[in-house]
Amino acid sequence: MKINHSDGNSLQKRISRYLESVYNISNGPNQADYDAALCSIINVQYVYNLAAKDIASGFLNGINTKIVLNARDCFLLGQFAVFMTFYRSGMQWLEYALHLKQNKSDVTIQLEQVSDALAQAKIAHDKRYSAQKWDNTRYFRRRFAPLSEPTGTQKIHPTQEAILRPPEVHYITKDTHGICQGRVQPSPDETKELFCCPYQGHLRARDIYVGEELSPETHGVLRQIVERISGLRVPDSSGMLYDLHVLSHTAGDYYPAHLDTDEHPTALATFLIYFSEVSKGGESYFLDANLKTVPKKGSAVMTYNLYSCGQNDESALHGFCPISFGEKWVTPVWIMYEHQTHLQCLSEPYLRHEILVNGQSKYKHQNEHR
Ligand SMILES: O=C(O)CCC(=O)C(=O)O
Ligand SMILES: [Fe+2]
Repeated sequence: MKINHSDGNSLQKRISRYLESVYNISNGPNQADYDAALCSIINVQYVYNLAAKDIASGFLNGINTKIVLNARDCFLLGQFAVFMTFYRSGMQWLEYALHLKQNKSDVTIQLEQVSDALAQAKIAHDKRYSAQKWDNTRYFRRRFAPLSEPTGTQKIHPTQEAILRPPEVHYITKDTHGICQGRVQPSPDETKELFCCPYQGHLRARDIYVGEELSPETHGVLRQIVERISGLRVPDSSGMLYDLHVLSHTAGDYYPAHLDTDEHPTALATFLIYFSEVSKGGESYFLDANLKTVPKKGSAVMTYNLYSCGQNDESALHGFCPISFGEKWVTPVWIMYEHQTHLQCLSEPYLRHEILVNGQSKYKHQNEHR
């Protein structure tokens, strides 16, 4: 898909007008803005495992921001991290604030304030971790317990169910941070299940409305592209169950792992269209495939969320890594089960959909579960 940028200027003006209307910053930044910024920095630090001293010296995940933080900034970040119960990160920030005070004679904050906060952070940390090692597996097991089958699907015979139910998936062992940091890569077997499909379509930049419903013409173009590539049906804007929107995300934003079927239970597949590149971070990640996809303007990624019998496919678990620099513009298209009257509903559990690309069968999934 190609985006024609001849209308870039008017789009830019529209985006600015929209941002001004949403983020009325004439009286800002206010406390909520500061808190959101602190929260973003702590999250980015946590997921990418960054050292407080590097961020404070202006290095954020490999990018030189040229913004150097003073002792007071580090103190505020430390206090906020402790408030978020990220004690180790909080202690790092407070220790660095102390370092700036003692070694760089930074006068932006009182020494006692920093050392008191550090002592309190240490107490809170020890209290939290000294008692019994925290067992979070219970939380995750509940969070990712296999979802109940959607009503209306065929009842599976118990013995068949015992054989066919996939082995319990322990998402706790899935390393989101490792994927976001680029340490965890898909194995050759996982890679075999992925493929790219080039497609030339046209979408004019002026068609893209920001944060609003897409115009019927843009909707029509997107619909055509998605249908042509996937062989799945997207109704025209009047028949859509969910409006198409362009979403914008900025530094610090991220999306924790989720299944789209949590919110849209009959979203058979998701087609995610990227309208921008992100300077750093913001990749969509797919836990089961140990994969992250880098947003590229004019490209898209598609996953199935349901097996062909209508059951949830939990391997569709995904989210996006924190954006450490830049912006992300994206439109998710949820392809609903009820619109796919041309598809055969196969009653066999855990059978995946045949994947069609430009009308051609790419490969047929075996009835197996890794
Ligand atoms: O923007 C992304 O990479 C993921 C968005 C997403 O998962 C969603 O909108 O459901
Ligand atoms: Fe999603």
